[in-house]
Amino acid sequence: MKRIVLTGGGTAGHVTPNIALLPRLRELGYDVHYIGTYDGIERDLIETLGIPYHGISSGKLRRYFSLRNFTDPIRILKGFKEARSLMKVLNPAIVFSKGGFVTVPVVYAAKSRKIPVIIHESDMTPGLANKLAIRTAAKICCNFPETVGLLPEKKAILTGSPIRQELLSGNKINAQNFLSFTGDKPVILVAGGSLGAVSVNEAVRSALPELLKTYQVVHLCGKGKLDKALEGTTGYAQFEYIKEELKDIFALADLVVSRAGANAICELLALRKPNLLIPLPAKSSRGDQLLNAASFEHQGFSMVLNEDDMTTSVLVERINCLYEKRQDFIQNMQNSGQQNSIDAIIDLIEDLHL
Ligand SMILES: CC(=O)N[C@H]1[C@@H](OP(=O)(O)OP(=O)(O)OC[C@H]2O[C@@H](n3ccc(=O)[nH]c3=O)[C@H](O)[C@@H]2O)O[C@H](CO)[C@@H](O)[C@@H]1O
Repeated sequence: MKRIVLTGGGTAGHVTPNIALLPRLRELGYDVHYIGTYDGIERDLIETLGIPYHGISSGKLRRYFSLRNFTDPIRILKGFKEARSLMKVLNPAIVFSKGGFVTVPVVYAAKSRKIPVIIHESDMTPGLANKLAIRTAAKICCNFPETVGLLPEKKAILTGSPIRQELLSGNKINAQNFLSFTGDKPVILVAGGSLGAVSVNEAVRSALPELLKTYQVVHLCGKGKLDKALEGTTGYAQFEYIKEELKDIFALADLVVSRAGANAICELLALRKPNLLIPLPAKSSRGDQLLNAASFEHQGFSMVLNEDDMTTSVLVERINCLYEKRQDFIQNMQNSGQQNSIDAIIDLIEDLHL
């Protein structure tokens, strides 16, 4: 049996594209194993799917000062030793890495055992972990045309980002029942990225009295970020993180207000959901979401609101404007020619180890 190791973690954006590949990999008879951290979000997301999960120790590669910069190298070395022995025991035909810090020891361990590695970069500019992984990779898949020129010529391939196909077959009525929503007001889905976003949460919650006059709001607010005071508010439902019900909620949503994480925005495009993006600012990231959002705005798929300009009234005004213009955005997204990333990546996997 062909064995493949998938790896990726830290945030859901480094896991859901791997999940999207699972049905095709299973169909093709792959024995799929996953390597992630002992306690990251990937463990919960993958174990519930019945995939053998192997935890390794991981440290964060920071570009800023932290006391943990002194202990994390030890963890990374431990992770590397663990990854090496896993590679020996599992002996996969191939490794597919979606990025995140945990993947660095995994791809180096694979390379040291001459196991081919494919890495995938969702953002316009490669993240630190993927930058370190480039030299181990036989092929590097990317999501934005702009990224190809930033990568070694012979390795880069534009594949897009794999999207979980079940998201395309949600059922509105199931979502209405699940959320206790009615059919008489449009629905806004607010998604602050897989970990939530405090500033988006606060802005949306302060705009709620105004928004709930016209819309119903379902809010994915991130772990530990529920607001107890809002429990039981008619037309408002909040969750830390949603799994199976996401497809139905997407089907119900008329508009989406979202961070500009690369996978989230590709899903919005695939689902033709008119969206207002509030990218993570450069002060708290390498600025990748600003680039993602600008690209989508330029292509006519999204409206963008910069966090620094976000007040309660501006947020409400932009949402109303998006609702009025929603058909234009849907039309632009229908004309996008977004490619089927799952097929492209599966072909690469098959080619590389045959
Ligand atoms: C803070 C941070 O580092 N953000 C990065 C992270 O974002 P993040 O992890 O938020 O990643 P994305 O927005 O790209 O993807 C989030 C994924 O989680 C799913 N989801 C989310 C909420 C929920 O309740 N249920 C659910 O299933 C979404 O459908 C999507 O598939 O990785 C992205 C891809 O490298 C980057 O572009 C982001 O800049």
